[in-house]
Amino acid sequence: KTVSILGVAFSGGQAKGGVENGPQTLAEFGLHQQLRDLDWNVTVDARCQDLTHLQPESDPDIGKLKKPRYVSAVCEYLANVVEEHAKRGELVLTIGGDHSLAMGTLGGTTRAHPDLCVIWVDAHADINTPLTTDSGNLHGCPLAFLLGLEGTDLPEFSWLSPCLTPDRLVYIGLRDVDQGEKRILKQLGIKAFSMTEVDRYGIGQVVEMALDHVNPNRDRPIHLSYDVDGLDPSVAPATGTPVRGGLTFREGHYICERLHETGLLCAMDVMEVNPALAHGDIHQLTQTVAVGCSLVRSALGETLL
Ligand SMILES: N[C@@H](CCCCC(O)O)C(=O)O
Ligand SMILES: [Mn+2]
Ligand SMILES: [Mn+2]
Ligand SMILES: [Mn+2]
Repeated sequence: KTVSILGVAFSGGQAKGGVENGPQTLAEFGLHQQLRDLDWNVTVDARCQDLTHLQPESDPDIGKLKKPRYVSAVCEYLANVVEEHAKRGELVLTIGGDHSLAMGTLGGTTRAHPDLCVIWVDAHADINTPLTTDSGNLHGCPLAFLLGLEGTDLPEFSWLSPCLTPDRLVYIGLRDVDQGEKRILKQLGIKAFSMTEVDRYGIGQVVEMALDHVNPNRDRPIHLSYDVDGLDPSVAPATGTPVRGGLTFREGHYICERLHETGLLCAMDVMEVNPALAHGDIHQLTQTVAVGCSLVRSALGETLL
């Protein structure tokens, strides 16, 4: 079994510098060897490491959207690389980088696995459209583009055709959803297990219900898109948009352990690790990097016993 690791040093979907160093820090922490120790054949594809050459000379806002052409170019390139690895039957592990990259990862995996389902672990819904976004940060919008929602048919994103349907998406960990996003979730009937449901039912039940919703016969490939801010800031402090009241260390890992057990994982994204936001506290930095690596290990088969 082969896992291809794509480090994407990219921060264009949001405004805080440092998230582009996510891939480097997880690699330096020893992630690649850790996966080899779990009997994975690890290939590291460096083609996405530094895509700054894709940044256009000028990239004026489109409406409120910031750096739209840069984000689009990076995601288009990433989608092609992800598609290549996914079509070889490899598990594609993308280390970000901000969550706008999911337009690239899911853009690529859906070409290889058109019947896949998505488990999105995040404090945020990341489903703002160009019309609903307030920040203009594209890391808050990837799912709107992947679902082809109103206003996302921009010529600058013409390479990305809608590749996801609402019934194939389920959230775990939501607790900071914008008004416009709440309307979209309701209108589209998208299943979301917020932190309220996690507390009400417990993470074990939540993951079963999530799988029952998007993968009732347990026969669809699963793309796990993990924003580390889904975890509580006490667990993963070095991230750009922390929100209190998140998943515990164990809840965060249980999701990965359970998804490994399905044997259906085809891709995992680990997004929004920002080493620069450790507030100069080396413990906060290593804590966040360490949890990123351990989430991956759990999703790739590491067990407690
Ligand atoms: N919903 C906010 C925050 C998005 C956070 C993106 C990522 O960290 O999940 C926005 O649209 O700017
Ligand atoms: Mn988030
Ligand atoms: Mn709890
Ligand atoms: Mn996110």
